[in-house]
Amino acid sequence: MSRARLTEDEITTGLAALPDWTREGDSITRTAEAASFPAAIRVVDAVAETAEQLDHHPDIDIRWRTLRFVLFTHSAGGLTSLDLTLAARIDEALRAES
Ligand SMILES: C[C@H](O)[C@H](O)[C@H]1CNC2=NC(N)=NC(=O)C2=N1
Repeated sequence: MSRARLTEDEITTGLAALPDWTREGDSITRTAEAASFPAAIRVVDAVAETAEQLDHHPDIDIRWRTLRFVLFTHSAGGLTSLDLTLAARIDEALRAES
């Protein structure tokens, strides 16, 4: 999967398929509430597995059962297709716990 920075058009198209994600400068973010703290940690655990598989890692803020994910490709200095792929996988992990 490419670590080349996406163009503005590619970001707009990619985000159209990820309605729960918000562009924040050179990153995309999603905040979500799990049913409980253990459920939130299970989501984080599933996301950790995915991140290792993809060799692409999110910033994660955990506050009780509220999770905030920030995706960005450090090596590219912006958004790449890996961020969109990881966002879709995080959506799946959240859906599995909802
Ligand atoms: C060596 C390894 O491929 C890199 O350090 C990976 C690991 N995970 C990463 N995650 C993110 N979000 N950005 C990166 O540039 C990145 N680089």
